[in-house]
Amino acid sequence: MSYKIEMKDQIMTFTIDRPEIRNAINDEVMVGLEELIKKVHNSNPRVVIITATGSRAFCSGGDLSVFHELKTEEQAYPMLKRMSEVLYSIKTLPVPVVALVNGAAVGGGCEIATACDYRLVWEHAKCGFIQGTLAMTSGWGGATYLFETLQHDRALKMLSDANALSAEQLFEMGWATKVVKDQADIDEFFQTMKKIRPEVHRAYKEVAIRKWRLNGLKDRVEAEVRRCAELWAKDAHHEAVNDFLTKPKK
Ligand SMILES: CC[C@@H](C(=O)O)C(=O)SCCNC(=O)CCNC(=O)[C@H](O)C(C)(C)COP(=O)(O)OP(=O)(O)OC[C@H]1O[C@@H](n2cnc3c(N)ncnc32)[C@H](O)[C@@H]1OP(=O)(O)O
Repeated sequence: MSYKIEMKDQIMTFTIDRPEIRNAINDEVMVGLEELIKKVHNSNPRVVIITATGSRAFCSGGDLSVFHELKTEEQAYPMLKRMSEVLYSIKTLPVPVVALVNGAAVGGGCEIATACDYRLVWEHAKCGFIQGTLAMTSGWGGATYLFETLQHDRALKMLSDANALSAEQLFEMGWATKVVKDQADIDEFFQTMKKIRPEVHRAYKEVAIRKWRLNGLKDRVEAEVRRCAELWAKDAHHEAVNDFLTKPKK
């Protein structure tokens, strides 16, 4: 199984469990995230955590060993669309969602973390929208969410530079909610959250969701997905993915 869903003390935790491939997203993890969304609506946790196994990676994005088989715009679009719907559902969950970024979050991994309400980033983790190095853009809605999260110039620069940034840099620019160095730092975040009743957290989340519904977030995500699918089909993208998959082993 590529993922785990656990509920403890009213906290529902989703753990991507593919450390050998740096927790890349395949079909099974997508199924797991869809299951998570249903469970949250049915069982009413206080808070949701998304994290991953190991300390090397939170998520390295889409599993390129699987997705490189998608060559055309028509082939790429359904995968991008499906995952964009998963992330939109996560973004609009009625409870706070925390990305516990245990290691690198790149490409689609950075999109998943950006779709969450809070990002607790371990001090060694490097994160970035590195899709530009693959001659394409984000395709799961992450750029749309980044422009909702950061000041315009910082979002545009993070996307266009296409490199991975340190936890300290991510905190300074406003992407990381908190840089964590041990379990006590994580516990402190949740203890503070617990002091306030869950219905208050939910009510503030409703305010954010109302804004996103009014400002057409869903349509903007769809436009991002369509544009990514166009770039996906270009030779430059396929060549860059091929270079990644055939790079010499370390
Ligand atoms: C598809 C959607 C699209 C989007 O909308 O955003 C994307 O997500 S595009 C995918 C973007 N991701 C990448 O380009 C992968 C980048 N990966 C890395 O930069 C690094 O792997 C890492 C995450 C920084 C971790 O580095 P490190 O700890 O040094 O591990 P390795 O690089 O040696 O990787 C170990 C192993 O895992 C394989 N791997 C890593 N990421 C992926 C991936 N996304 N898809 C498939 N395989 C991946 C890597 O090839 C190594 O394999 P082996 O050499 O066979 O051990």
